[in-house]
Amino acid sequence: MPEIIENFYSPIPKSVAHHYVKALSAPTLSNNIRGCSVVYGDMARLPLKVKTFIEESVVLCKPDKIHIVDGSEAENKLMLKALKEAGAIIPLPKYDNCWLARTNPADVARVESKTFICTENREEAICTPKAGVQGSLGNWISPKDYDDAIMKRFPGCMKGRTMFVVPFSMGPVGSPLSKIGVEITDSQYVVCSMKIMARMGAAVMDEILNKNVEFVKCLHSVGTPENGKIDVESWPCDPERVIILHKPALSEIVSYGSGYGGNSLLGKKCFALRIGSTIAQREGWLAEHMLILGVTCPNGTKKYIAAAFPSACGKTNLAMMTPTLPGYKIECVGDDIAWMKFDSHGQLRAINPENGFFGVAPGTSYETNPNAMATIVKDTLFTNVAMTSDGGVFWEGLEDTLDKDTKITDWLGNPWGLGVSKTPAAHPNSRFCSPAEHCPIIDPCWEDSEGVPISAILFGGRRPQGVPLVFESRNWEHGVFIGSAMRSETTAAAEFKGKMIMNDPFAMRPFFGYNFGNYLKHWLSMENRCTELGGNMPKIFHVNWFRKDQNGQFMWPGFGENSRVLDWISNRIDGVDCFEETPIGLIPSEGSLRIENLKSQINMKELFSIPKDFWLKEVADIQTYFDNQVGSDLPKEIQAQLNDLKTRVEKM
Ligand SMILES: Nc1nc2c(ncn2[C@@H]2O[C@H](COP(=O)(O)OP(=O)(O)OP(=O)(O)O)[C@@H](O)[C@H]2O)c(=O)[nH]1
Ligand SMILES: O=C([O-])CC(=O)C(=O)O
Ligand SMILES: [Mn+2]
Repeated sequence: MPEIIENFYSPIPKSVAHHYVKALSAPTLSNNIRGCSVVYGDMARLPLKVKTFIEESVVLCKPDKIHIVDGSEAENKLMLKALKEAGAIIPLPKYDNCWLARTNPADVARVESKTFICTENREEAICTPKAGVQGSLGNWISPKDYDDAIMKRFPGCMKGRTMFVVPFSMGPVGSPLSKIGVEITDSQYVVCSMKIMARMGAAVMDEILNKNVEFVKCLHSVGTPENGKIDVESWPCDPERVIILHKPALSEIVSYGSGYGGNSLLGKKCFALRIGSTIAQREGWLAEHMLILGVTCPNGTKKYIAAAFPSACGKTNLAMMTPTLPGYKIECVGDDIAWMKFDSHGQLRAINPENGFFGVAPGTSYETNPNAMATIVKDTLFTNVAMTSDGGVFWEGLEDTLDKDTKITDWLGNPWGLGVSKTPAAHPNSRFCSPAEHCPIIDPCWEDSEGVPISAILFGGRRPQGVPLVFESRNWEHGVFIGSAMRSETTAAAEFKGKMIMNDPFAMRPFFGYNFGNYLKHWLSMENRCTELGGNMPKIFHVNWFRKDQNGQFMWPGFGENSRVLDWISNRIDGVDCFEETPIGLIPSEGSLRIENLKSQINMKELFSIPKDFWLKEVADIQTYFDNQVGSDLPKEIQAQLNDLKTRVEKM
């Protein structure tokens, strides 16, 4: 056992310290890369490609030490201990192995404006907006600016820090649908979060070694401000110079300046969606911002449904729903990302490439999502939630759980009083990061390597006006159009200020890895692919839990009551004649949506009304959006769908 390990974390259990050495017949002593010592793990055991990636990163970032992550429990304990000692996480003794991290208040969400796709030609990465219009479907960066951006930020950025090497698999290790990445990071918070969010460690390194598979290179540093002054010691970052870079041609991700969620856990949005969507386009499958759930009907039949809602619009809640309709059962496969591929029979199959949930905390409660509440009391890393004096967590939506003696500390670390404080206790984008296996309704097939069969795809968003609770697309092409025309009220999951209705096609606006026009062509091409294999296409629906009445109140109770909508969708998948044609699609025919025993009176007429003036404006807005943002990249089939919708609405 090389003694250098001792001076990093001591004492260290022998069994953990040298996982890689164990498998070696002749351990080498060259645990040193370009003058930087490896304090955990063994270089000699690493695949050459990983070694090269580490060497390049060491030369660039100049860390003091290197730690090759093995993913063991004991290693994780040491990491959490070190984070606690550094004041970066606070234990939550009310639960089992749960922790709270408070970020720098300037680092609380994804930064879409600083997120770039790098390709030779701009048109590969993004659509060409109309002259004078600012594009909103991703940002392009040239190869030269990409290199410059790295050279302005990374040289020496890990001085005084340890560089962690995290091998991880998106999808179960060894599954034909899975893909591998290696994230190099100087954040222990990232390592601990990646342990929850992805399969990571020695088993993945073995996979790279034994199968010589390619991996996505992910380089991440929390950075240090140019003036060298770190604002919040326990959460170093460099908000001024944050940048998130993707180079699909090299399967490479480079992220600087933020420690937060989608900016730093590079397996998630950067890999599974942005790089993932480019791989999917090449290989003929779909990488989507979608939950996956299983729904079992009272007669025992089970179907799987995937659903795309923009960030903070209800994916986790739907994926873990407790149905109010008797005899129904919902099981969760995933809450954020789906990788979907047609099998040899033309059946669309989906895997959840993740291993955990990075869920929005506010609004999560025993009433709205008891399954999430049961998931997060063990092995969970919370970020920016409030804390209670008895060592628990608190956020908006949990008011009922407080007793009067409990004192609250808000997400910034200040005392907070219910009904007294004017600011929220938890940051609106505060999150829980929990292992999926702790979810009481995790689907028995959630790790099946061939994926689960998908019968329907749902699109949805926050639409306070005009958009009915549910409607079905007329066919696949119409469904793809519905996805392309999705709009939603902005939320706290990104850096936007204030509420406005924003286009968010396929809930993927911040996550496209390539030109949205080509993405649409790819979606349209799925129908041929499926038919050639002899399969049936999944049906496409649009749902809206967020319609409001004149008093600004939600018209539909949502959450578990959404099982009523799933019941109707399930009947439609079975071909039951329970629909009525409207200009925008098929809605439930009178009496076919089960509303018996709802706690409050619902104005069904209002909930399903399709106001002509609203839809005329909607059609015009979509046309403007396509003209301004997509231009000549828009497939003619999608324009034809919009024309047809316009004609139908005008005839109303
Ligand atoms: N009114 C209403 N609110 C809902 C419903 N479902 C979810 N919400 C609220 O929407 C917010 C976000 O919900 P999530 O399920 O965490 O959203 P998400 O799509 O998983 O978000 P990301 O993790 O950012 O991708 C929470 O405040 C929920 O309480 C619903 O059916 N009705
Ligand atoms: O990426 C993140 O930080 C969290 C998330 O799931 C989203 O915003 O959709
Ligand atoms: Mn998400």
